[in-house]
Amino acid sequence: MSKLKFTREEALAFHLEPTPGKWEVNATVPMNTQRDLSLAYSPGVAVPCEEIAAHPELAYDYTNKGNLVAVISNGTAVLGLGNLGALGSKPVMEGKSVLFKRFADVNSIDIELDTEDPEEFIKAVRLMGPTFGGINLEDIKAPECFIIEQTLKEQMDIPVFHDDQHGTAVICAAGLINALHLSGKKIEDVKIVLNGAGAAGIACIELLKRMGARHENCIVLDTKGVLWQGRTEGMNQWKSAHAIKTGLRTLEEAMVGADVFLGVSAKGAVTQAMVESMADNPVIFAMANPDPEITPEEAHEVRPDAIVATGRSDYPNQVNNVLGFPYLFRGALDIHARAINDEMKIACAEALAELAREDVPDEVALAYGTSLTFGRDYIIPTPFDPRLIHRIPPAVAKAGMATGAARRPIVDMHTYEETLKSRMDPTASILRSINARARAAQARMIFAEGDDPRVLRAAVTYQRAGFGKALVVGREDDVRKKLEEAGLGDAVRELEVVNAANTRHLNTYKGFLYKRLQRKGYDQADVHRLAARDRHVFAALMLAHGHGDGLITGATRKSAHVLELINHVFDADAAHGAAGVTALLHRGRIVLISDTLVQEWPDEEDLANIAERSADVARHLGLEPRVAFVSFSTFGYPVSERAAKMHGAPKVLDERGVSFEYEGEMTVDVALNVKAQEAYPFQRLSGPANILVVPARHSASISVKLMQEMAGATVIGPILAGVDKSIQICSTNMTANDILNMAVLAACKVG
Ligand SMILES: NC(=O)C1=CN([C@@H]2O[C@H](COP(=O)(O)OP(=O)(O)OC[C@H]3O[C@@H](n4cnc5c(N)ncnc54)[C@H](OP(=O)(O)O)[C@@H]3O)[C@@H](O)[C@H]2O)C=CC1
Ligand SMILES: CC(=O)C(=O)O
Ligand SMILES: [Mg+2]
Repeated sequence: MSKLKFTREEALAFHLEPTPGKWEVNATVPMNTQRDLSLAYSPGVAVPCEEIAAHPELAYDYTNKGNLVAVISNGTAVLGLGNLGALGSKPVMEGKSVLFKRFADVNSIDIELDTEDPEEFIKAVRLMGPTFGGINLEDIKAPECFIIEQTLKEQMDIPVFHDDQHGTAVICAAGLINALHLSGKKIEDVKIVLNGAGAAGIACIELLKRMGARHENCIVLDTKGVLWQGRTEGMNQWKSAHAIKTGLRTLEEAMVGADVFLGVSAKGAVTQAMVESMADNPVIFAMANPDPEITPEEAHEVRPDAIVATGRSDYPNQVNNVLGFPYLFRGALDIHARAINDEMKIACAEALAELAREDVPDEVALAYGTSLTFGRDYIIPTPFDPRLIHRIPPAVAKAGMATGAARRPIVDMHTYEETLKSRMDPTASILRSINARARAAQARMIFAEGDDPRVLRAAVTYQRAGFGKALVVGREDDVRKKLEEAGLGDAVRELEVVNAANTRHLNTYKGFLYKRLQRKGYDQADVHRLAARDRHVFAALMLAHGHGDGLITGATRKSAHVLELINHVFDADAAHGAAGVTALLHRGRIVLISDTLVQEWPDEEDLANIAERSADVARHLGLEPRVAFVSFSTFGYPVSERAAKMHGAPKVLDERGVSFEYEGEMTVDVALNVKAQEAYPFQRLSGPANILVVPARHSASISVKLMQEMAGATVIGPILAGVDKSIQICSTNMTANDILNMAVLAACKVG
């Protein structure tokens, strides 16, 4: 797996833009009218206040408590960076909040408490209990974290969970179950070396011992070396519990013959010589963040038989608590749990281990750009695995219900699992999968408009992000000047600049073009002008001759005009079944609208073609197509001449016998809203439509732009579909990032 590289500047820019930090608050109720105001606030708000005061459990119904978790830290052990203080820990805590939301739809806010005094900390957290459904303690150093967590658990009636202890222990256990499975060893027999006797370390070793690891087989170390019985320096009661009778004193000595190394200490704590001295098929979990105790490359260099995991996302086997805390809390919140107990943690570990041993869905493999099958490089599910959300929380919830932690048990587990699936935003996985496929394709992308700075920036990013080679059509001196102006002077050497003057193929291109145009009123001189002077035509000729794998153009001229030029070389027109499809992404929903590019006023046959092309695009995006032919009438009413073709188009598809769902004509609300569909029990869509075929290009343009401007929808496209080469036509208002997205679509041949 390739290492994802970024600069310090990029990391800072990510946190600065579009607004400082990583999350914001959105209202879930309308707040527009006087009535809204009087319900949400005084006097209406008094009613739920009184109800809750009388029956506290109603807070789960009338407030956001039941889906709200606080991520609380004092910044005393920020990742492996040490004590950065409360404020210095805020980016990590904001990050954890975002992970809660992204992976398990748990609302979460970060709270940084400016104290290192456990008593003060405990008091502050206890007092804020009513607000939250759970407390996730984070990056608090040992041994204070043990006292803090234990006391809060005793004092609070909601789950209190120190992520660095138990989140880490759960994932480490899940990974170890599978790693030992692969190395053919039993937990009862293995010799384990644990480096780091802090929050994460003590919790990991306790959980492993509960799972069968033998006390005398576990050697625990801290900055002073081995915890041996009789040692006094730097000890505390939690460390003492794991001290053993041994003559070993250093990590170097402890590692000789060890089967398992677990690192929750600090960067670079392990040397290659130590790894070399381990037993056969050693398991090495170097979990320190952001930099591991030893890198997988270093470990594998001396021990190719090692199974290596780190806490990072840019290596295989990410043993990181991000796989645990979102799902543990999701399951706990959904049963209104009083606590997250050991049984719930073990259920989580076992469910994770089991998931990794199962067949991996293609979409997960695609998103990672590598095939994933249970083995040395895949012992634990990847964080973006969409199965986690509906597999792990039910396991946690069941364990909670079985052990009396649930205030409100789940009655129908099957329905619960289905609700969990619908919680997640499908658009994120679609975008990820497109990116991964583009990376795997390594397409040589022709950027026709090398005189436009946005196009140049997109081309540079395309290449630097590892999607493939960028070929830029333009004049070399002009490209250099514009790149320098954009602060990308060093990219001049990276891009390949192509033009009519520096290509060997101009005569071939002209011959090809003359053949296509000679009977359409073009003479040799016209053809020369087009091939040598028009960058859209030149770029299209490159593509037609296989001198590139995809083409991006249209950022500088109106798309209809660009399409006309490209059609000198290709047959991207209605007669040949081409269509433009635009994807709208909004609030977790994705809807395709077509035709947004090619045909002005399609007839019934054209509309059927457009539906077929759109269904192809939908499948490429990983969607099961459901087409609605939309109009201002629904199934014949009101009667209108203009709606007749929308009424007729489904019949054309009936005759063609296509293999996707379609229906029409209907208004957009019937198409998109299952409740509205109930008024038409005969209609054949099995759910809301995800493709809207509209009557004409103007209605397409109006719908897309309205969604973009009013609702802030993300727009991808128009994607040119139905042409045998990969061409994408941008619009003139696109940003460099939009253009890059189009190139990525072209690279994975979505059209
Ligand atoms: N992958 C994951 O999911 C997670 C990884 N971690 C990582 O684990 C590490 C520890 O975190 P946490 O337990 O919260 O921190 P703590 O501060 O609670 O504990 C750190 C422990 O590591 C020991 N230690 C530090 N440096 C060394 C070293 N060079 N050699 C041996 N022992 C060392 C400390 O020793 P002493 O007691 O002598 O000071 C202490 O026992 C961090 O790097 C963190 O990023 C943590 C949680 C989750
Ligand atoms: C992952 C995590 O929580 C840590 O490194 O602290
Ligand atoms: Mg942490």
